[in-house]
Amino acid sequence: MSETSRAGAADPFAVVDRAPGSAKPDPIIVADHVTRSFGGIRAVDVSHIEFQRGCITGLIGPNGAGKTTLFNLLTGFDRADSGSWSVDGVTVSRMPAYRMARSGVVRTFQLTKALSKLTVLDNVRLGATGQSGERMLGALMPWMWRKQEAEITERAHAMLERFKLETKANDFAGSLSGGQRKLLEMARALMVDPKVIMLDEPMAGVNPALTQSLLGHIKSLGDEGMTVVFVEHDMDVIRDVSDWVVVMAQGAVIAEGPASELSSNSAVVDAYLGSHHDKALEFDEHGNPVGETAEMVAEMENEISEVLESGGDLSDPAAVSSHDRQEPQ
Ligand SMILES: Nc1ncnc2c1ncn2[C@@H]1O[C@H](COP(=O)(O)OP(=O)(O)OP(=O)(O)O)[C@@H](O)[C@H]1O
Repeated sequence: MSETSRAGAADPFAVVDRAPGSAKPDPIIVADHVTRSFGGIRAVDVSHIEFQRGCITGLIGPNGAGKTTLFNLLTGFDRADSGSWSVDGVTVSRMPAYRMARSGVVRTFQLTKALSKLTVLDNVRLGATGQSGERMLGALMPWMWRKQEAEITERAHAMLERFKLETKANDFAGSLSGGQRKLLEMARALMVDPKVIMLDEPMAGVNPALTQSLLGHIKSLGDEGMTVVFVEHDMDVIRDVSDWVVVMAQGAVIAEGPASELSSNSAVVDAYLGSHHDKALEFDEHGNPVGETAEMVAEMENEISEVLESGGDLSDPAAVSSHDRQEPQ
């Protein structure tokens, strides 16, 4: 999305700083000072982040960078140690997941959570908001409940049509392939008619036959104006789908920008190839690398570009470079 947005309007990111935590013209989620530690590990330490409404944001970073933990916090599946965040200007920090869903923010999981002993249709129906709360009401007014049930079932069938799972409606979810379960998760998440959908590695474990279909569904969500945030390691996918990319490392946001600009971002290079810095680095008085350091930076940038161009996986620094890495002396 270089010059125009999905809806054909001017690119909302044209004026956005290529910097961590940069302000967006129309943010739907804004988070401040979000931290979460596990024992001595600071898994998330994000001072500020904004997600632009109606756009597809890719979240990347090396393994253990804190991407999944940030998803868990923002969607109410884990509790932050500190911090606050809002959706559409309404503070939602510390809401449990079901209330986050009602506030319009839903997520899918890296490892799918379909209930394998329930049918595909029932899994999707379960995604509908308010089911459990309204059951009590339903016990008092069964005719109202039945009406709601019928509506939910109708919507669930429509969702299964959309994701081409209708023929599987009465099969157990446990019989679906990995890719079909990812589709089922998306269908279920969409039952609450969310404003924001957060997808944690939607392509992981999906066979090539379904990859294009999943990609198409993600793009369609963006085209329909939904805000999509997704974690992905495959740079081909990131480049193909994302309007904007946020890079995390060691719990923090270290870079933001369009996918095309990331390979020349030194913070990103650093994050993925940190062990190069076991060497003594030399800089001139303006902070520019000189001598061997300059050569090393140029080499690293080439390596990153090569990996990006070949659609490689940047989650594993070893995949990027092996010949020039030194163990600490
Ligand atoms: N429940 C937990 N208990 C202990 N440590 C955890 C827990 N969840 C995450 N961590 C740690 O927090 C850090 C961030 O993990 P997280 O899964 O958020 O990273 P990630 O960027 O999603 O990684 P990946 O790309 O491998 O999925 C890691 O060091 C991880 O080991």
